[in-house]
Amino acid sequence: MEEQSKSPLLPEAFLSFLEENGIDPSIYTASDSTPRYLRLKPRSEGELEEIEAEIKCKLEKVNWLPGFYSLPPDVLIANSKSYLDGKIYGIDAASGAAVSVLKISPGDHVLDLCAAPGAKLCMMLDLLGDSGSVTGVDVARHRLAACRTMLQKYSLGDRCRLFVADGSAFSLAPMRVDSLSRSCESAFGKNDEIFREWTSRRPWKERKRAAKAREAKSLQLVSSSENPELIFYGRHSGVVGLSKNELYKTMSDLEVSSFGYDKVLVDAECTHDGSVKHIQKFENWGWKTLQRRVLDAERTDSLTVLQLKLLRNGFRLLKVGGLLVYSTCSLTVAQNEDIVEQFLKENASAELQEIDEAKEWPCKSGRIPKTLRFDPLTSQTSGLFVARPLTEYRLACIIADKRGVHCDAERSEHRGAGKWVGLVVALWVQAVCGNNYTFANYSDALKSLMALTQLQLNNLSVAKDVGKAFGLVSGFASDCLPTSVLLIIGSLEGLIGYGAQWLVVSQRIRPLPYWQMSIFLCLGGNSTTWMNTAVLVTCMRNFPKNRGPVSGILKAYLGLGTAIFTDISTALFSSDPSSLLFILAVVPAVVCLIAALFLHEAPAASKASEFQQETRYFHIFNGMATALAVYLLAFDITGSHGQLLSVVFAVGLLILLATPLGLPLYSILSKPRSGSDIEQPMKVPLLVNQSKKSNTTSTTTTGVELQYLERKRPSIGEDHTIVEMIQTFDFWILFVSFLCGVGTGLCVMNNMGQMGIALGYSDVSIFVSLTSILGFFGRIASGLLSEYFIWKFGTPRPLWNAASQAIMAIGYIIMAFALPGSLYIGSILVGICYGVRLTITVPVASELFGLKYYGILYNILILNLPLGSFLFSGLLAGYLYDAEATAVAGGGNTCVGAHCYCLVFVIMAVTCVLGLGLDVLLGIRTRNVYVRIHESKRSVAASAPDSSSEKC
Ligand SMILES: C[S@@+](CC[C@H](N)C(=O)[O-])C[C@H]1O[C@@H](n2cnc3c(N)ncnc32)[C@H](O)[C@@H]1O
Repeated sequence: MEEQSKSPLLPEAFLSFLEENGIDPSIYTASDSTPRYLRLKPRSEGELEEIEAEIKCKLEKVNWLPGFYSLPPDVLIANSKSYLDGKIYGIDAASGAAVSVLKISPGDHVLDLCAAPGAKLCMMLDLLGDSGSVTGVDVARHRLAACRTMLQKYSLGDRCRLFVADGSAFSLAPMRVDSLSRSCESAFGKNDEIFREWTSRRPWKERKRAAKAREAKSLQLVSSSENPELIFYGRHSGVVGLSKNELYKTMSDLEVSSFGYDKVLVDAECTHDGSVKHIQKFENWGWKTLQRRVLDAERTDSLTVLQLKLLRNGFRLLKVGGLLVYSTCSLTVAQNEDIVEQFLKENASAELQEIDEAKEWPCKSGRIPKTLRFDPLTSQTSGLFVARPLTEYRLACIIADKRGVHCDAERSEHRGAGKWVGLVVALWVQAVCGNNYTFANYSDALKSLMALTQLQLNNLSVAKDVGKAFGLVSGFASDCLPTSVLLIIGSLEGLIGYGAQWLVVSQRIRPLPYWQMSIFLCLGGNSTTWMNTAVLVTCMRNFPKNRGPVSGILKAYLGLGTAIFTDISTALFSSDPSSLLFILAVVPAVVCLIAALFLHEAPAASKASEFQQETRYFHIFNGMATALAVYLLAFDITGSHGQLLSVVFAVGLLILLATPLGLPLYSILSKPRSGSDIEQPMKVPLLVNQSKKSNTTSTTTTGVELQYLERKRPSIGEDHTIVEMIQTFDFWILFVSFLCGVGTGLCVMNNMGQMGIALGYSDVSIFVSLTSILGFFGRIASGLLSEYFIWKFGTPRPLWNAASQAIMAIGYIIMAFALPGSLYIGSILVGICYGVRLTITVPVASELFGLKYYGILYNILILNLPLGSFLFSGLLAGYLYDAEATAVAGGGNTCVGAHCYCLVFVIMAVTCVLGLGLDVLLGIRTRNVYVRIHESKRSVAASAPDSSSEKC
């Protein structure tokens, strides 16, 4: 029921309290003339006349606050049909002003830290539209339950979560689609309890459990040490489909800067002395209680401590560039300006922002500039009319803008630089992973030392690739272990695997039995899966909006690695296989240990300008990598070099490898951006649809507890667990087409030594280098071009794989006929296409099946390397070559002539045509995913400050 306004006689103690705070007592006696306010539900404006007829009163538009109307204080509307139907809200205009300065726009993730009973929360949700989320937190369960009822009445809960929690300790992230929470178990999607759509209809067991829990909590308030209790979540709040672990994952301060809330309201608990209605109630409660409830210094002291804590925590959860509003319904300086002043002293990165729109508002400035005070006399704002009245005069309405100026800007610049240092060491790790493709450079030494047939030698090379089959272990570990541990494991394994081969080839030990040698080759192969996984997963997560370029540059260095090792070995050790094996064992171990120190997960770009800067940096990295590739190529095609020139070459190579470090160094040394050009964060995630979506209808509910159910199958483009992924047709298309491409490519690379001999070349190092270097260009170009074409036309990325298969087929046909120079043409085409295949498949897998369990998903696809190597190199080429070869004295066999590999090439060309068909099919099936990514990229570009200059 509404209460009639009264003009109380104020007690002496209260009058002196008002005087101390410089407050005019007449505000408490002038309330009879103070109007009431209501807000119309958006799109109800058309029904204004109807509403006026129902409440029998003309509503006056509040010109300074959209959607708000005033009405005389004595009009009763709580029983009107419009109110009961949820077309109007009772909310004071000053409260509305506090929300409006938050500038909520669609896509924002908003935190309301003292949310109950929820008048402002409802306004936030109305402003939010159909993207983003609002998280309401309140310590009082019963008040928050009322808030939930209000959400249901106004049908506003869809994007809302409500937590009973202490706002000064609350630490949960908003449910952003690109925030990555991981758990080893959930990758398999098995033992997760998954939040299903919220409903009050709970099983009997659960109701009993909830009742018990309530009984155990004799107090209605939660303590700060308790876990937040989720009492409501909407269909699109980001909760449906999550596991409990994922929901309750707290944010580190570093994560907050990117994944924190865009807007935070701290509508702090206070003495309510600014509420006329509240003060009037003391006429009934007895003025004596006013002393205890309002005037008591002790209460005020503990409140101010709480207010400061709430403000600190609200600010902590705000992302860089976000906005925070602090407001109270107290008139005292202690609870307003003093709190803000204290807070600003502690937080150099917080800055009060001018509230420009307030120039037109009926309010005064607070005691410190850029704060606002609404008081009844000035603003004519007044109390609410709902059953749970909380008349609020927002007396200090303060915006803190977490803008990254001064020290924060520098910190974020340095953090950004750290991410780029991480990328540079990742490039080095990828280059040393090239050790896995150098088998042809020392396979002859192994063959003769161990007296092997070609089939045995080929199977030894398969053993190296079988090591990659255990990449699943590293993929699984990547979801639980930090990047550094993965790198250390990889470095140790590589040291052992290649170290043993070095001992044999350098004849420091006698040749090991075949099976033992196979194990060491297997270890060497497996070591690269740890390195690859660590690097790829971390970098894809650090640069999720540049997946093509990141995959391109990483795979490009991987390709160059073979040439780097080969050329260094040629320049410094005259292609001595034992020296090559020594550096293959030691250098990767050292590089991985360095990377373990510098490569970590870091927040992804969250602003359009950061995204553009990322793209620029990738272009520069690509330029540097190209210079490196040209340098290696020049060394390869200039024939033999003297000792001095070789040493100069090696030094130049090291310098070129170190050059990318200049970019992060530059970003550290260059001046941080001024605070004035701060822009809003990007609103559009790269994969708009990677969040879970439910396809069932909503239920109107009033219950309290949660329910769990089996997670619904994600659609393509969303995060998949392993089980979910392997149940999709698209996965198998990608898997088989990948097998066709990499399997045949590996066959050529593994057999290059014998293919060269068959065609009359005694030294195949030029072909190995050509494959590697041209592969480099295939990787860089396909990463960039595929990204560009998605941005420009929404071209499905798998079509690039289709193109590579077509070219590969042509290359194999040319090699089958052994035309003059065919090995040159073949190694170039195979190099390029193998590079494209590797580079494109990495982002495709993440775009179709998500980044959440990417380590494992990637390693499942990578199973194709050993499988392809076994099928095409071990079986196909091995058998067909041995069938054509003749035995040589002392064991082994050899084959010279075009016929040795002719049939092998023909079969591989047919395989590539099959792969081509599969890739086209995948491109067609996934075109909608790429249209969405295309639209998202265009929106990001449009939101950038210099969007006039169109950039990918
Ligand atoms: C001024 S009211 C909020 C009004 C609300 N924003 C609205 O517009 O309806 C203050 C709220 O803070 C809550 N509160 C008090 N201490 C809290 C704490 N430590 N954490 C979270 N909420 C708290 C109270 O339960 C109360 O509901």
